[in-house]
Amino acid sequence: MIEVHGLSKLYNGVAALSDVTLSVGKGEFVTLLGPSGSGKSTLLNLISGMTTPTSGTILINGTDATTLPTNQRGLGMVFQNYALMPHMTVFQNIAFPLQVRKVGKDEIRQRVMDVLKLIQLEHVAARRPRELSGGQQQRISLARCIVYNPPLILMDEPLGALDKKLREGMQLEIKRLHADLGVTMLYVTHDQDEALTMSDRIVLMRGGKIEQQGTPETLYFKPETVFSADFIGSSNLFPGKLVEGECGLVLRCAAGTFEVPGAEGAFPAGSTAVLLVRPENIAVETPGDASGRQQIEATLKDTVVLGGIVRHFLETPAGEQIIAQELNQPNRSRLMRGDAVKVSWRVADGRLLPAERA
Ligand SMILES: Nc1ncnc2c1ncn2[C@@H]1O[C@H](COP(=O)(O)OP(=O)(O)OP(=O)(O)O)[C@@H](O)[C@H]1O
Repeated sequence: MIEVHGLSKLYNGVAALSDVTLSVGKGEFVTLLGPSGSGKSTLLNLISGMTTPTSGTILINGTDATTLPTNQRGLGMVFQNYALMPHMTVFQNIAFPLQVRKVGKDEIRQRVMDVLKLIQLEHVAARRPRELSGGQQQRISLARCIVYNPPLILMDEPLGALDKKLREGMQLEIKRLHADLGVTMLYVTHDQDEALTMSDRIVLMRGGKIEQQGTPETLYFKPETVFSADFIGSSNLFPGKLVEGECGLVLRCAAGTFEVPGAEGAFPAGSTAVLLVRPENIAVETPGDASGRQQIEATLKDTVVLGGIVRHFLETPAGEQIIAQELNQPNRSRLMRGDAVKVSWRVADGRLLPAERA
């Protein structure tokens, strides 16, 4: 549906986007994720035609769209500010794109009522936007986009203005609409949870380039860089140097010398690297069978209960911070702040990453 090749955008000689190549398949839900200023909106605006590229090409549905005006690209757009017309009713707002396309009156009535039903807001058809909640307004702007059946929908932080609960409800609603309509979605967010919830594929951006792309599972379980590991989910990162141990390479870090999985090959002895261990893989107090585990001493600094999850914040004697996470169970042992504990993880649950580029 979208093929972007070598796309760059310079503003006053500074690259907002650098040589990005990306394809999005028909019916896919792809999310552009990244910190503020990483180029997500620039890439979306180039695809929508609201900005022109400095170099590179954009194909949409097989047609070269690089210089096509927005209204000829066959796409719909939804933004954070709902951009509804305040003097028109909900019905008139949704009907508007159909009137512009010269659709007949009876068909307009039918299609508007169909989408209102789809988003479960038939009862507000006669109201004006100011008489609706933020969540309802966002659903109407979504309805105004899907009513003319664009094969591709671009969304830029559409849920940014909503509170957490509404946002989570809308995430599921957008997902449901995507599945029901079979439309291709390109979605921008800086919220990793939103990206993990909604996407078939996440494109993680950094400094105007694609850092890594893949399914939510791939980005979470197989990050390729420290940046990816740090941006998606929370992580324990131990930087160190690889040295020869008794049975292969080990990582010498401030917190200790750790066995690492699969260090040979990609990481030669003498190189610097970072060991990633996710908090849910770190146990406070080693389970009975300690074989295959890496264990270190630490002091408990704090424990936070987040409903069904418990997070422990710990510190090693070298001053490194460690986060461990477990399920909140009634019979879990209660630890006190200041307790000296042993934390451990299965060597196989560690992931060795290249040291971060300067
Ligand atoms: N019209 C513009 N003129 C000059 N610089 C711009 C313009 N638009 C964007 N930039 C710069 O390009 C870079 C990428 O911006 P972009 O808006 O694409 O980032 P983003 O990832 O969408 O960020 P956010 O999450 O904050 O919206 C930033 O450094 C920004 O300052």
